[in-house]
Amino acid sequence: NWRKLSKAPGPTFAGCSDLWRAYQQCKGRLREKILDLHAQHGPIVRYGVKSISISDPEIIAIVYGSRAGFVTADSYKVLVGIQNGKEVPSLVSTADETRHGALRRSVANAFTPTAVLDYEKWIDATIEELLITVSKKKTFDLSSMTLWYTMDAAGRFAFGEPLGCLQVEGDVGDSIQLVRDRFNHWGWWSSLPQLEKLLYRNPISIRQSRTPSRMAAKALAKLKERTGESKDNTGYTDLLQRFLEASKDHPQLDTPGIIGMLMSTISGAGDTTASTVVAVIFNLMKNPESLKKLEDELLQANLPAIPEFAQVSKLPYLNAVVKEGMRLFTVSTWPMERLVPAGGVTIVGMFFPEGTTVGCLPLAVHHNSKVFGEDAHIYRPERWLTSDREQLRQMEAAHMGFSRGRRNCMGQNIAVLQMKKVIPALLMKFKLSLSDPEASLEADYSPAVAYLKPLYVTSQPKR
Ligand code: HEM
Repeated sequence: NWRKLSKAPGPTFAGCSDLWRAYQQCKGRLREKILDLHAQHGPIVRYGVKSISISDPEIIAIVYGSRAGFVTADSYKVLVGIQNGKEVPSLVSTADETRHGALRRSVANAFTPTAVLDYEKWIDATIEELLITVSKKKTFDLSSMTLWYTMDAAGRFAFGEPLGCLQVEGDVGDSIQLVRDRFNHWGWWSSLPQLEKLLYRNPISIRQSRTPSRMAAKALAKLKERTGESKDNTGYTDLLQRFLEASKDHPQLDTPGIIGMLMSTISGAGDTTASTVVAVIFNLMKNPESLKKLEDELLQANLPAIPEFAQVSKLPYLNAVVKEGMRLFTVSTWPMERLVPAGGVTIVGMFFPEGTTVGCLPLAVHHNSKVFGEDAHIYRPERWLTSDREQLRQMEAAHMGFSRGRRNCMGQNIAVLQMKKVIPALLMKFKLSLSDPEASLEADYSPAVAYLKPLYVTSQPKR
């Protein structure tokens, strides 16, 4: 492997042993190292024995596009859950493309742009609670507050009940912690899946009993309420209801299937949406002229305190600040890895044999100056408004915030709906400013999904 891939530049030790990437990931530095390697060596770099990161957008159509064959790499295996002594791959962790496709199709109707409008009332109820909670504060940690909001919203649109995080201003029943435990495990062991298997999936460990999380227990109770004898399953507009309807045609959506899918959804919705919302607001606080433009746009739109999605979905400047925020802050902490299929593949002029792990780190693609311009590294939402048609097309195609292709973010319509409602709601009601004007947006990049560190803001009511 070392010789076959030695034409791809990278640290010598990274080409000899995956301990290098494991060490960097555990320290939360792999993402930064890969960005530095791209800045030094160009679009192809090596960060592991078989692992290649490509920052040229050409990779997107080849590896993540509809062409079959590029299955998820071994780093996803460490996410496979264990239930009753058996490995049970989830939507994200299954490498079996047929199973993945069937699972996605079974619930796809619940995530369409039209379907997600049904969940808007759940988002509204949670935004209302968020605004009340924030109005009691002068200074608060925006990172935690937003995470409590996204977790409560997820509980509501998943099974019609908040987890209760905003109410207690903290984690409830370790729901957040348990999700994070899984993302930590995924991040820390992603580079050494064989060792992870030996330690956690041996005949003794695999039999250890695992109690279901409080969140899973709550979801199960809701499911039983709606399918049990006193069957009360009318009038619900949440994912659980959609999944129950879909289960009539899709046998894989049995009780564990539905609960598994709900847990995948809630896990995927919390830290991702929270850190993106905070990143967008952080950039606005750091760039007052940009904040002013957005405030003017919101004022002109004459919106209620909690705007309807239909009123904000097409606001051009809001759209631009969300896109730009997501371009400069991405949740993935290492490349989204895929295995090169039989016959190998040539990307950006270099041939990679079967079995090589190729992938792109979204942030590295987002810094590509050929696509985003010479100022790709700076915050400039206007690039989404003033670029010519062709450049805009290229920028849209290279935006990897929600990934691309068959395994792109299934909840992106929900995420966009939430972001375009909660960001205006907060900015219209409060004047938010950084408690420390010099503060930067810091995160722990060692888990699979970046977790923001506390970001203290001062808030003053506006209306
Ligand atoms: C701004 C917020 C969000 C961002 C940036 C984001 C980002 C991503 C990314 C990059 C992936 C691909 C991961 C990979 O291939 O390794 C993904 C997958 C996924 N996301 Fe999101 N996500 C967000 C919000 C949500 C929400 C709100 C939900 C649920 C309602 C959700 C559910 C999922 C699911 C289920 C997958 C797995 C899809 C599959 O493997 O087929 N995400 N997300």
